[in-house]
Amino acid sequence: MTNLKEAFNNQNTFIGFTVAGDPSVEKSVEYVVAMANAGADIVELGIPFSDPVADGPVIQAADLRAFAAGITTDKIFAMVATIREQTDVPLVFLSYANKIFDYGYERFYQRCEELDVSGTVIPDLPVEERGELLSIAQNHGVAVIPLVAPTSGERVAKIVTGSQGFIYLVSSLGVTGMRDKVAKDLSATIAQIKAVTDTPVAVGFGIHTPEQVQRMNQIADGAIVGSGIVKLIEEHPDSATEAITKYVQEMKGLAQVK
Ligand SMILES: O=P(O)(O)OC[C@@H](O)[C@@H](O)c1c[nH]c2ccccc12
Repeated sequence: MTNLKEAFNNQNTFIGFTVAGDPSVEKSVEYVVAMANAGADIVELGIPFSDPVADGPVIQAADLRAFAAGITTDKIFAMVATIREQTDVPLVFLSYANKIFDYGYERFYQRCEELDVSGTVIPDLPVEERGELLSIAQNHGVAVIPLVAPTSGERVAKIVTGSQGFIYLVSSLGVTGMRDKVAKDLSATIAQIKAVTDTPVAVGFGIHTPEQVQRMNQIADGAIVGSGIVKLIEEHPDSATEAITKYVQEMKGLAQVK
């Protein structure tokens, strides 16, 4: 888990998301490694789900591609083992609660620990119901990354108290996907979080340009990009490595946007 905190010491902290197994296990491994090599500070790996209520069309389509190729949670862990032979980039899973529950909390977090998966983001896990999962994850040294929205209001303190790894600040309401404008003013919510914890805050939802990534690094501690990357896989399922590499380098400010 310490490696998550360290990832935020970098300049322009960038977290890249992709759906595990999209469009195949082999290609997905290649794309995660490409992100890491291009400078992503953390890679967030989505576990496909049949009913991804928080996801927009781009990620929904990626889930379907992964399912069509036969992805399962066991195959995802095997995939992570292969990734681990090629990079030690910090990894976190994005998973709906059901997938972890079905696999078994203990078995799931045991595998995460073995494969050096640093954290889990669970968008549909209410604070009131996270107790059991949280204690099992903590026993295995895996962070449960809380999600805060600009509408969390008075609940912010409760959500982020004792948080580990980082805090996922959802920039705006609705589902994942690229937007021209990201959020209204997030500064009040960020101040609320910072009043309670020094755990880094990364902003996600709708971010897809280097300017937005820089801006989020000014007002918070990092930026998360999902649909912008997944879209490249949609466009070139079997040959997205180059496009992903260039995209991540641009987001990190390591390459010029044409
Ligand atoms: O796709 P976007 O708008 O760039 O948002 C990040 C996002 O993809 C990733 O973090 C994510 C994918 N599925 C989610 C579900 C809930 C919260 C977050 C996510």
